[in-house]
Amino acid sequence: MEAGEAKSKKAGGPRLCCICNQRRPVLKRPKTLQQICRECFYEVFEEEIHQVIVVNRLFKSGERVAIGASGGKDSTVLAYVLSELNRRHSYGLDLFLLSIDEGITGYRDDSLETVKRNELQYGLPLQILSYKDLYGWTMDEIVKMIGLKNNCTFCGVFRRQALDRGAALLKVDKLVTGHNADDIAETVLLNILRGDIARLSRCTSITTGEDGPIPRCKPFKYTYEKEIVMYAYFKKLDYFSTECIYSPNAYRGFAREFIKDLERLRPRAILDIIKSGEDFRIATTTKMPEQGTCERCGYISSQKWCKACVLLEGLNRGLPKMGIGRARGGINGDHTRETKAGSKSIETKQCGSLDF
Ligand SMILES: Nc1ncnc2c1ncn2[C@@H]1O[C@H](COP(=O)(O)OP(=O)(O)OP(=O)(O)O)[C@@H](O)[C@H]1O
Repeated sequence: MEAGEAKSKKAGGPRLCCICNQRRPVLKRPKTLQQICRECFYEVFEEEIHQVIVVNRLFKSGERVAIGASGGKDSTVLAYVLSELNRRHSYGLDLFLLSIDEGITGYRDDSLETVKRNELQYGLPLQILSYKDLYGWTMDEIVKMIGLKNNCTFCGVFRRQALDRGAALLKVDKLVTGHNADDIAETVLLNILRGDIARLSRCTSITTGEDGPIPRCKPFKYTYEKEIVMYAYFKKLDYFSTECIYSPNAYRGFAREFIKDLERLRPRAILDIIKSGEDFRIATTTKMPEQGTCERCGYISSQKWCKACVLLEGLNRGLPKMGIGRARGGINGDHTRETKAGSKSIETKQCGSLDF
């Protein structure tokens, strides 16, 4: 027991925040179970993110950085905290909001309204790109054609590329996303469950895509989802909290619930799963996919055509299942360069991509 806490208990006084020993605690910190006051919570929450940014050298002064902004809690808190830290610690970054409109009526149209308000609230310029403009299809139209079963594959592949295209348009040096510690632990587990060694080896990296068009960073890699929600709640941030109407995702949902159960028993479990993923090493004899460019659109790809082009071709030819499943025959034919370790195509990849 801390000295201040002991004193206040002995004196029969109220319990005090176990960090400052001055104010009344208003919350139990999910990561450490400490009883702390609101001011100390803000301080530790923001300071931990600042340390992650500094220790991992995520940014250089003068860089232009796009924040992938969906209007949800994670990216809204990221936009808020990053602009605060940028000012407070003089990072010297030029920040932008980048939103992808997947064309999901009743979901993304509403969340984009939130991002438009965030643009004004945080004073960050906003760029919106839509699937309709980029690919000629909205997700509503895609779901009408293919149904609910594989729609997350289309959405995830298109979003990944759309974010890169938006980043290129904004001429930014980096793209940051709101993926949090729970998301990463969940992805480590899913990659283990699928035996996807290639993705397992890279899903815990805080920066990815350094060899691609634009590096992506995850400043919330060690930030717990529960703390993000608490921070947004106490700070009264304006965010959109509805789940996507097209994403049932039973398998990912199961992994998510499993992690939440573990967290209830031992909060450190999330960090330990991430650590297991980080310490995982692939044997040097394992052949990994060779990175090249798509013959059709020039986007980064380990096959003849990138996944977005294959999926799009299927949609346009009225054969939407063409790009779903293992890439054998078809457009990428035998030219597919698969890893010996069994890196699968993205047939089973679901919303909240396994590649960050
Ligand atoms: N439509 C989008 N436009 C821009 N960025 C997006 C979009 N969808 C997702 N992202 C980025 O990818 C991150 C992870 O997305 P995911 O769909 O897993 O959302 P999430 O965990 O619900 O996050 P959020 O609360 O920010 O919506 C988001 O935090 C955001 O940075």
